[in-house]
Amino acid sequence: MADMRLIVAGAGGRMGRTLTRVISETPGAVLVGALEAPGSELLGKDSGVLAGLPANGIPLSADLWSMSANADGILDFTVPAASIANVAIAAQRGLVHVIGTTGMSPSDDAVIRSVTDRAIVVKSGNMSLGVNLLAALVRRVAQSLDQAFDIEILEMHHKSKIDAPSGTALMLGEAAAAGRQIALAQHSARGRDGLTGARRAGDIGFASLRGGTAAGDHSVIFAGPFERITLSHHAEDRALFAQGALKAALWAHGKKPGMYSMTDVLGLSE
Ligand SMILES: NC(=O)C1=CN([C@@H]2O[C@H](COP(=O)(O)OP(=O)(O)OC[C@H]3O[C@@H](n4cnc5c(N)ncnc54)[C@H](OP(=O)(O)O)[C@@H]3O)[C@@H](O)[C@H]2O)C=CC1
Ligand SMILES: O=C(O)C1=N[C@H](C(=O)O)C[C@H](O)C1
Repeated sequence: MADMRLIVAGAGGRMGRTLTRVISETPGAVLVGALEAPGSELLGKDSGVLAGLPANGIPLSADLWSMSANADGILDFTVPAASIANVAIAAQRGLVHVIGTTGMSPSDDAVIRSVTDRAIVVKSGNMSLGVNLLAALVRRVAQSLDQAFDIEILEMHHKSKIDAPSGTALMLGEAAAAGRQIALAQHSARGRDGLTGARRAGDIGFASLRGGTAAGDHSVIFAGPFERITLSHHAEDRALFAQGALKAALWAHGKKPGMYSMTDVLGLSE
């Protein structure tokens, strides 16, 4: 089978540069386009050089429509507005669209779902095997423990991250809520500050730390009477997420249009 022809969206960003490097190391995948924001000072620069590789002759461009004419998929780690614009083009072209972008609103998610009759979307707040396994464990533990155990989710990321709680923290919150058979939206405690009053029974709490170069740490704490259970994941390098995204793209190539998750890619569905 021919190599899967991939576009990296956000090619000048932290994940974009990592994806360019990981694609160059992966048999069965080839980079054919590097998308950046209109007006970016990186437009025209060589994507290989930006990724710390020899020049690859693929300059950063803001024209997804043109570059996608000869592509099979897009790996998209950008910002919500960009991913929403990109998914419309992915749908028109019938491409695989792997979306790692976090900080999406419910209405952003609805826009993405609305085009999955044509686009093949794999979307996840975290593309690593470890976090997706952790989510399955969290669901299982939340199912086993009653409300005497309070659930708190703690995450830490590098100082440049712009959204909070992280997409992964929200994914772990959804897993805990599913285990408890409650709706996260109605049982979520975010951003405690000041005279908050005592903790509301049944809530799932979130706390976000930012600093340094942390690639992504997540802990789910089940705090009960006289004991605590903590389930944690620590990402040591963002190549982990890039490898997961690439695995998702190769898995989705040739699948029917629809909305898929890393649970599907990794075969973790129950
Ligand atoms: N699901 C997962 O496993 C992971 C998800 N992420 C998520 O990926 C996203 C990106 O993270 P990160 O790489 O650290 O962030 P960066 O800010 O380093 O990169 C984002 C890039 O997207 C570019 N961009 C903005 N608008 C557009 C546009 N319209 N078209 C094309 N490119 C655009 C930015 O350009 P400019 O700077 O000029 O605005 C920037 O280069 C975040 O939402 C993050 O949470 C990150 C790691 C793993
Ligand atoms: O912005 C990041 O860096 C990361 N974002 C994702 C998230 O919001 O959970 C995944 C990972 O933790 C790194």
